Amino acid sequence: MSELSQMKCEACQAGAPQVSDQELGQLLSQIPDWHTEVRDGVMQLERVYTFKNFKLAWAFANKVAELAEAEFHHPGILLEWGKVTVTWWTHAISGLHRNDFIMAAKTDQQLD
Ligand SMILES: C[C@H](O)[C@H](O)[C@H]1CNC2=NC(N)=NC(=O)C2=N1
Repeated sequence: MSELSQMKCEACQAGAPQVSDQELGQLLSQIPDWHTEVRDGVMQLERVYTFKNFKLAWAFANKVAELAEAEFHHPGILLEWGKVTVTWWTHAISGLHRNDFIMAAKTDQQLD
């Protein structure tokens, strides 16, 4: 269980700094199953989870949605048959904040 998953998101508003290149490397090393994507110039964290069927994927997606609401930090969630793609980034800063890495680690915990 990574220490990131034990952390709480901090309030983040426009103007907060995005993670630096050095922080990015250090934080990514703590969530090895995740990768970065850049969409419309916005860097995001992404992981694809696979399941035996739609119902299991749906149940996982629901747990991620509950987690997001509890932390008031929300991902993109694509629900497909046997697959859930979760994408984290911080809308307010159009990029990656430490919160996104915390939430990625907490997302992995929803598999347990
Ligand atoms: C109004 C604004 O959307 C809210 O303050 C919260 C809600 N959830 C959020 N989720 C994410 N990923 N980024 C945000 O900037 C964000 N802001």
